[in-house]
Parts: sequence; structure tokens; C-alpha cells
Amino acid sequence: MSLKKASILVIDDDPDVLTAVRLLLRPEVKEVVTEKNPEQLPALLGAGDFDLVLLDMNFNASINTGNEGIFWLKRIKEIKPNIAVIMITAYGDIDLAVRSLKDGASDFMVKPWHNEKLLDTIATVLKGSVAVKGNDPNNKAFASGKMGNMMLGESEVMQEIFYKLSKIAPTDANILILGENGTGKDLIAAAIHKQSLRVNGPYVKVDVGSLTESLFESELFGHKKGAFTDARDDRAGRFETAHEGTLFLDEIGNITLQQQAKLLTVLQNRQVTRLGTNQAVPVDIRLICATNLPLQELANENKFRKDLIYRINTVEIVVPPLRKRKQDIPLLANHFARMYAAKYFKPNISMADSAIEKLQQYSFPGNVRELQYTIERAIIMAESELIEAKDLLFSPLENPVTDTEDTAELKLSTLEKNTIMKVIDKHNGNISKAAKELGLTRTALYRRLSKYEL
Ligand SMILES: Nc1ncnc2c1ncn2[C@@H]1O[C@H](COP(=O)(O)OP(=O)(O)OP(=O)(O)O)[C@@H](O)[C@H]1O
Repeated sequence: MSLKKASILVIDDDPDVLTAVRLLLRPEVKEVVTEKNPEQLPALLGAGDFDLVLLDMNFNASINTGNEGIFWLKRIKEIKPNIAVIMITAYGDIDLAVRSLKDGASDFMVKPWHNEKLLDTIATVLKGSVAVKGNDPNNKAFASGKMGNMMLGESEVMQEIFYKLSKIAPTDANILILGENGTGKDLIAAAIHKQSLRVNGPYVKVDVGSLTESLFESELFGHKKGAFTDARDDRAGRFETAHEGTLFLDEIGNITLQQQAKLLTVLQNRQVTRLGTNQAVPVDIRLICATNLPLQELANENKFRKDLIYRINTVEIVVPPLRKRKQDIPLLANHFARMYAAKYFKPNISMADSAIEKLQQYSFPGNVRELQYTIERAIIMAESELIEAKDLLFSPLENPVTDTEDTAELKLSTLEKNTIMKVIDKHNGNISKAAKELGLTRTALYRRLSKYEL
């Protein structure tokens, strides 16, 4: 949605702020309504059709915890879940503002702001929020339950994914998400839950790839006290915990054939039996699975059961690596720059064109996660307000990948292995630090260590 068509509600108890915002927005938007008393919010939201609320985080001069802002944010989301909210905050409340993103705010502005920056932020949020409102395929964002609340993408392929997601999220279809590490599979799973009819139910994520044979059953299906040596209490498994909600099984390609058989039985019967009991408990879950492995190939090699694939992939979403959708890089880079500029108290920092160009020339083997860490590093190190090409340092894997050739995957594996060794060495064997620099989770790094037998 464009600024010109937007109806905006501004809530702040400082009349000077309200006047300033009114003067700024009136020529730019369709309608601007200002109100100093947040108690009026429910009535105003009921009466008007607002696209966006600018909401102050502090309303009582004597209490300055920002909690009133979070309280009112939650109320807005209860009354009109799809309305976009930008929080207005003072410098000292950045932590709370970041928390507000988790509670559904689309963005936040730090006082005092530059007028242009405020308009820019409102315009960006409005563009994103349409996806939430109408699931229009021409949008650049899809609402997620995660930090920043938005999954961004303007490439054709991401637009198609958003469209597909908007269609399938409200159904109960099982979904299989395929894609390399760091492409956003986790974010997609959270987004599907957020946009589903189960949104008020639990969202339970399990990294099944990291569960040992012995933990697998008790973790997923639960156990009775005494069922095995460490079972000190009765415990519900993740299937039961996810009852009436969504169960997200990550790294599904890494489970053994034995685990696959157990999972299949539960999915077929839609009931679980806790270890140590005979009683089957019905479970009502929506299942989402994800993996970075080619399941079909694994099935052809008899490493993954075909009947399980059929069971889990009613709908398949394939998320392409970032190097195959470079059009998304500017949008994502600016999004991360704004996010970290706020986090590290550098509100006026922005990305130079040369920096965006450099990012677009890089192959990002760690995908969006690596882009995110690259920008975070640049913002932390930045000495001026403009991030330039020279400020962007990639993890040692700097050679752009030309993945049109057959040899690309092979080259990439060798580069990846060497890079991992170099980075671990640099951090004296500290896996957490190495994983962070590489743009990987610790689990993903461990998996690579075992893949390359390091
Ligand atoms: N399209 C996107 N828009 C905004 N942020 C994104 C997008 N894609 C990924 N991210 C961010 O990149 C990081 C990695 O994403 P995520 O964890 O969802 O990837 P993944 O595919 O599940 O990775 P892994 O396979 O390693 O678990 C997260 O911080 C996520 O918020």
C-alpha cells in the first residue's frame, strides 16, 4: 500500500509530538488521526479503518518502563490483528522496543526522529503490511511470528512463495519446506503458524536431526515415570504439547530409518503412546517439516522412506538460496541495517549503493543468515553513518560462486570445508564463535564437521 492511500492513527501523550506528526503526515497520507489518551484506542479502532498505528511506548510521565506501550500494542493486535504498528520510543528503551517486535510491532522509531526517516519507515511498513491484510502477491513481506515480524522478499520466486503460503497457511495441510541452511525455513514455518487458524494454539519446534536414538521417542512421544533410568516424572512429548497447534520438525532429513518408522506410525494413527504406557492419546496437530537435504534423492537411495515423504509433503515449499534471488538482497540488507542500527544505538546509519552492489556480487553460502551477520558486523564496526563497500567483510569464503556450472557444488564443498577449518582455527576451536562468524547455528556447524569428517 502506498502512503497516499493510508489511514494512520497516532497515539502519544505529548501534544507537541502529535502536532509535529500531524503537520508532517497530513500532506503525505489519506488520513491522519491523533489522540493523546491510549484508553481511546479500542473505540478509535472500532470506528475507523486504520492501516497503521504510530504508538508511543510511555504514557505516564512518572512511570517510564515502556510497558504501557507493550500493553497497548497487544490490545491493538487483539482488536485488529492485521494492523501494522510502529512503536515510538525514547533512546533508553531500545530493549523494550526490540521486545515489541516480538509482540507484533512492525518496527520502531527512536525519538527525536528525522522526518524523512519516519516517512520512510511508515512507507516500508505499509508496503509489507498489505501481505498480512490481503495477501496480495505484489507485496514484499509475509508476516511471521519472529523478530522483525516479517519475512521479506521481492524477487519473483519469493513473491510466489508468499502467495502460496497465504493460500495454504489457513488450511491444515502438512507442509514440507526444503532449502539450504539460512534460507529462512524456520521463519516460514513460524509464519505459516502465525497465519493459520491455529494461531492461538501452541507452536512447537523440535530439531529432530539432533535427537539421539534413545531421546527421540521420549522427546516426541513422552514417557511415564520410571519408563527408563532418567524418567523421574511423567512427561508429555512434543506431539502432545503441540495439541491443537502446529508441530515443526526441523532437520527431518537427518533422522534414521528406525526413527522414520516410529514417526510414520504416529502420523498415520494421529495418536501417541508415551513410553512406559499402553494408552494411546489422540493428538490434533498441523505438521510442518523442514530439511536442507534432498529427500527424494535420499528416498531413491533407500535412506528415507517414500511413504513418510508422502505423509509429510502434502504441500512442498522450496526456498531458493540467496545467490539465486539477488533481487532480495537490497531489501533484506536495508532491513537488517535498520534493525541493527537501532540495536547498537546508531539510528542514522544507512547503506551506500556501493555496499549494496558488493553484497549483490557475493554468493552468500550461508544465505540470509550470513547476510544478517555481515550487516550486524558492519554496523558494530562502522565509524561513519554510511556503510560503504569497504566496510563489508565476508567470512573467508569470499569467492563468488557461479552455480551455473556442474562443478559449482563440488567447489563449494571444498571451499566450505576449508573455510570451516580456517574459522575454527581462528577462534581456537571455539565452536560457538566459529558458528557465529560462519553464519551457521551450532547444530549446523556440528553437522558439517561430521560431514567433512573434521
Ligand atoms: N526472507 C527473510 N526475511 C527476513 N529475514 C530472513 C529471511 N530469511 C531468513 N531470514 C533471517 O535469516 C536467519 C536465518 O533464517 P532461518 O533460521 O529461518 O533459516 P533456516 O533455513 O531455518 O536455517 P537452518 O537450516 O540453518 O535452520 C534468521 O535470523 C531469519 O530471521
